[in-house]
Formats: sequence, C-alpha cells, structure tokens
Amino acid sequence: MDTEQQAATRRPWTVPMLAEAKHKGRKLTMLTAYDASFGRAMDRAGLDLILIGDSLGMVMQGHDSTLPVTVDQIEYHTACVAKAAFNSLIVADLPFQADADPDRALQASTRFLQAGAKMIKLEGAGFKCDIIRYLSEREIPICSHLGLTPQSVLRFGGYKVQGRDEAAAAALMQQAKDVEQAGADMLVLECVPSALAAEITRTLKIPTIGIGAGPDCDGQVLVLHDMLGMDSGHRRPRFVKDFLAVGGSIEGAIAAYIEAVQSGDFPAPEHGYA
Ligand SMILES: Nc1nc(=O)c2c([nH]1)NC[C@@H]1CN(c3ccc(C(=O)N[C@@H](CCC(=O)O)C(=O)O)cc3)CN21
Ligand SMILES: CC(C)C(=O)C(=O)O
Ligand SMILES: [Mg+2]
Repeated sequence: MDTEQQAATRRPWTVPMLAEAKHKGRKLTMLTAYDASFGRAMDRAGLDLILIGDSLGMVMQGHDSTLPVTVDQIEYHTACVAKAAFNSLIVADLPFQADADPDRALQASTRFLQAGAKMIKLEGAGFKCDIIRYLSEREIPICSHLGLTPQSVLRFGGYKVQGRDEAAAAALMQQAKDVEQAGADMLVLECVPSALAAEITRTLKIPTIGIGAGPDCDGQVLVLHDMLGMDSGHRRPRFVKDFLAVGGSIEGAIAAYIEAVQSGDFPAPEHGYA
C-alpha cells in the first residue's frame, strides 16, 4: 500500500471510541509491539490498541524486571511503531519513576505523544491519582494499570496475583474508582481474580483491559513474545496462550488472537486466577 492508499483506508481509533466500544459490548484487542514491522502487522490485522510496554526491558533487553527501562527508550520504540501503525491506537508506558512527580510525568508524556502515542499508561493509584489528574487536566489521555503492577516487583517480592483476600479486593476496587475519578480513560487489570475483575468492570464507566484478569474485562492485552509462544526464560504465567501454534504464521497468530478475544474464546477459565 502506498501512502495515499493508506490515507484513503484510514479508520483510526480515537479515545472516545474506547468508551463507546465498552457501551456496545464490543471487546477491545491490545498487544504490545516495539518496532515498525510488528506495528504494521498488527495495524493491518485490525488490532484496536498497540502498547509500547516497559515489558521491553524484559523481552528486548533481557533484564529480569521492567525497572531499568528509560523514557528515551520508550520514546524511541513508540516512534518506531508509529511509523507503521495508522489505525490502531498507540499507548506508551511511563517507565519506572517517570511518573514520580507531576512535572516529570508531563515532560515524558508530552514526548510520547509527540512520538506518535495517543495515550499514556501509568501504574498505581494513591498519589498517582494526583499525577493522573494533573495530566488529564492537560489533555493527555490516560490508561491506568492496577493489580500486579510490575514496577512494584521489589515491594511485592515477585510477580504475584493481587486482590486475593477480602481486604485486598476491597482496596483494589477503591483504587479502580479513584483512578476513574482522577480522569483515567481506560484501566489495565493485571493478575487479579476473575470475579473481582468482572466486578470492577461492571462498576466502572471506563473500559477495562485484562491480562490474567479473566474473560469479563472489556478487552484483553498480551505481550507480543508471549502470544508467539516464545520462551521468556521464566516459567510461563497462566494467562499466556501461544497463538502462533493456532495461526501458523505471525499474521495468522495476530488474526487468531483478535478473533479469540472478540468471540470470547480467549481467555478461557484456565487462563485466569481464582
Ligand atoms: N514476557 C512478559 N510477559 C508479561 O506478561 C510480563 C512481562 N514480560 N514483564 C512484565 C510483567 C511481569 N509479568 C508477570 C510475570 C510472571 C507472572 C507469574 O508467574 N504469575 C504466577 C502467579 C502466581 C500467583 O501469585 O498465584 C502464575 O502462575 O501465573 C505473572 C506476570 C507480566 N508482565
Ligand atoms: C503487560 C502490559 C500490560 C504492560 O504493561 C507491558 O507490556 O509493559
Ligand atoms: Mg508495562
């Protein structure tokens, strides 16, 4: 396709369309990408959202956490993806401590939007609600991320399911209400019991995107390398499914993922936590 044809066939996702999709019960599909080639394949397959995740610290750089990732790196990979993705809505992760104070968060978010992202994602509630409010008042679309927030790995002591006991579940529900109230436009729920994720999804007006959060979120996200069945060097989490084995090629895997999420076939009960 040349640039003119691309322009003619553009039906780009916008931020207001996300809430509309939730309202209509149309499941949202999201994957991570870090380069133009995968961004192009996802865009052409009709994927709704592409995340430039700080998971790049693990899958691209080989670290054992997301903590070493920098603003420069997320900006670079966002620019790479944005070169080739025209319809999918691009979301970029604020890396570790880039959201530690409002001014740093605004500087980093501005760079990501100028590199081609349409929304930024940040982990946590509490004082992060002040950051969410500060950015959203400055017209920056926000995706919150709650539950297993990988930037909290040192305090969590590992990648563990969150919100399992009654008190933790109530705290997570309150965090979800708080980030919505602060101005978040979307919410990623990672590794939380399926029933709690369903309750949060019913309670909030903004769409929820699950990863290890059961079938009742408004959409799903997976890390690219995981959905291609690649060995991460760690034990494979429950929520991962190898779509390359289903689709037979990279394009086939992306198409199979979109189909499985939209039909409700993925995630199955065995991909979730109790
Ligand atoms: N390749 C990759 N995929 C990811 O999903 C991902 C990353 N990297 N890096 C950042 C975080 C880390 N993530 C992880 C890593 C491990 C588990 C895991 O092993 N979970 C246990 C849960 C144990 C429990 O508390 O019950 C599992 O058995 O699934 C979960 C999420 C998710 N994110
Ligand atoms: C796993 C997703 C939600 C993420 O934050 C990332 O890839 O960094
Ligand atoms: Mg992330």
